[in-house]
Amino acid sequence: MKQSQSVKGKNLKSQSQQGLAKNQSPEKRVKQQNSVNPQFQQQQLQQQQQLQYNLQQQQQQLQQQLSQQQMNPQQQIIQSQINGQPNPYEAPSTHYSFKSNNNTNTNISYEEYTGGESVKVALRVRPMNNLERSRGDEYCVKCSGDSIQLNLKGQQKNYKFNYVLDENTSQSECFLNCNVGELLESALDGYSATIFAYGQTGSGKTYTMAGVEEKLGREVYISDETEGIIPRAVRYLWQAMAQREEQFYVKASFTEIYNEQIRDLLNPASGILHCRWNVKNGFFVEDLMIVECTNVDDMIAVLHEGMKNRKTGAHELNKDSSRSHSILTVYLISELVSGEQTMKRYGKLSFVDLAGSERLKESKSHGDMIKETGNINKSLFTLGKVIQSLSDKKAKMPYVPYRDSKLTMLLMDSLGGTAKALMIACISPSGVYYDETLSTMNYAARTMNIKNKPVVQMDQKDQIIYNLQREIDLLRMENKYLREQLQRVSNGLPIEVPDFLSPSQKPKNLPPLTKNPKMSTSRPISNDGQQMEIPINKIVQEYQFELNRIKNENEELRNAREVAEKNYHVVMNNNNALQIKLENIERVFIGNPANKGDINKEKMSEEYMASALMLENTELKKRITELEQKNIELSSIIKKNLNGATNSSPEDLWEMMQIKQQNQQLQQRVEFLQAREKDLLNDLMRLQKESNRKY
Ligand SMILES: Nc1ncnc2c1ncn2[C@@H]1O[C@H](COP(=O)(O)OP(=O)(O)OP(=O)(O)O)[C@@H](O)[C@H]1O
Repeated sequence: MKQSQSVKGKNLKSQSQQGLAKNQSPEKRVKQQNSVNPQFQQQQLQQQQQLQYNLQQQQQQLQQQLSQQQMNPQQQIIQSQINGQPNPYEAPSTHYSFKSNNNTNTNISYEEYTGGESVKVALRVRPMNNLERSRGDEYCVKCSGDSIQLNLKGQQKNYKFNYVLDENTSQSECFLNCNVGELLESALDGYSATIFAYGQTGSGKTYTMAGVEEKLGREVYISDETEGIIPRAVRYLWQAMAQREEQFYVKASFTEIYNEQIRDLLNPASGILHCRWNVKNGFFVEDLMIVECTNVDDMIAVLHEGMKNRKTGAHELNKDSSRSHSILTVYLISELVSGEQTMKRYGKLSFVDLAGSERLKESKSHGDMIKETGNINKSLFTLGKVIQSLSDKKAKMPYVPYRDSKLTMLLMDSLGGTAKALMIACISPSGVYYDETLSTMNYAARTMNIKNKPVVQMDQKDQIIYNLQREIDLLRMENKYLREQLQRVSNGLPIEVPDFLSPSQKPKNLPPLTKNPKMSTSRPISNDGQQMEIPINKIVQEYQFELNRIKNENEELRNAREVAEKNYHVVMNNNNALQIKLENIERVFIGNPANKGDINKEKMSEEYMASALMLENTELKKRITELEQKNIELSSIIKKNLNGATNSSPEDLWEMMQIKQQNQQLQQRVEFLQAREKDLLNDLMRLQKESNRKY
């Protein structure tokens, strides 16, 4: 791979400059006209002055626009707050109402309050494959414009997406129809943009993102119509960079998440890498190889290398690539020199090929496989939870569990962050996969509700503050959630919920680098009553301080939750043991455990049991009377026999002995039955007492 060299763009004039040139031409024309008539000259002069005035006005407007464009978004937001103007990054609104700082009610919509741009979603149907055709699978989808109908056995479901691509859509049409070019232009303008493919195994994610996997992994890569979004994007980027004035530096990295472990696909020898957080980058992969690319071939080489290593790694780990998530990141750093000033922008493009979204129950679920599918699903499951929380329009400050998986930590900026995002949901048209397709469509439909707030990444200081602010917000939400969880778990359990909100530790109002109007009150007021600017270093310090405080709180809460969970398990185990004991007792004394919990049935069961016992009692009494009767008879026979014993034959004696033995046994039996009768009577009395107490 070649070493870094910048890619220089052609010196084309920007549109605004071209516009100015056009505006100047009439002025020049007027100057050049030199009439002899003084009246005409006077008219000309007036016209010229008017034109000059108009031009000055236009220039002023343009300069204002230009300086506004040069202000970074955070500064624009602050400026608009100072000027009492609407936030330039918020959408127009109609229906949400909240109290602003100056205590006046402002009617704005929730959309406006949260602002942002929806994540775009494309749904792509791949053609049926040979197996599906040979089985004669039924088609379960019908595309029409931006709508798609899912049909099976009379059931119908209709969906609308930003883009719907049927099975006849070629790779180039996919690139064009999903407006990938627009996203790439945004990345060149300094935005972060993410394209991610979602869907069950074999639904066409890799084909859509990269192309035919086998071709990309070959030693010699030959470009053809089957190539996917990434190689097309690479070519597009270099063409677009050549058209721009700025100087671009392009870098790339390629990572894989498998089993919740991150690997570097450009440097597999580095082993398992860690996901870290810092103020400069937010979440990032530590020690990741980032390669500088100077031309299309370098970039294609990165793609090829990554795909090859993904395959080799898969072989060594006894898996296939469909069980891992891969992220190719392209960093686009641009520099525009204007006079003495250099404007830097940090655009970023992420191409994400997710693991197959099939559910755990369909995976082989034993041994390591459970851990693996669990972890793959942990990332996808967490992604689902993140999408669910972010798309919940009712929740104003939802807890978004980004930190629960590596994938969501690394995609944090693309979902609900400052990036622009496109999701391509891939499906098979076969009715055999109806359930998976339905699940993918629901997932995709939910994703369309997510709003991002794209921001141009210009000044690294702003990025630092943004990262700090986002981390603080996330941790605050997480802490609130943890505290609620703890409170719930601790109900009835001896768990101490840490008291973080003692007066000295109340969350601080941070300086206003956010659209959140609640925060702008913390700006200091100068003697003349104006709100003062706070030095950036001081702001960073305050944010860092608050972040550390919340992090400590988070750690303590997590520890407390761990203790609570352990206690909870102990209590649950005890509960289970007690439950089993109770069921056994009930089985003996109350009857059928199925009646448990139903008061009527329990009462009936007890009454039934009592009458059954009484019946048994009567039976026993009858039996005892019979036995006693028999006993008396036997005793008289014995007596009679004993009286005439002198004449008795040996047989008579033998019979007599036998009868005596029987008599003894009967006496024992009577004693036993009498004892049993006593027990039963006791039971009966206890039951009756219990029954009286209960009802
Ligand atoms: N739109 C399409 N047109 C033609 N062939 C396609 C299309 N989509 C997918 N295929 C083919 O279907 C097969 C499976 O596609 P692919 O490997 O992209 O699926 P996947 O979703 O990435 O699966 P996995 O999750 O296992 O990685 C491949 O042979 C691919 O070439």
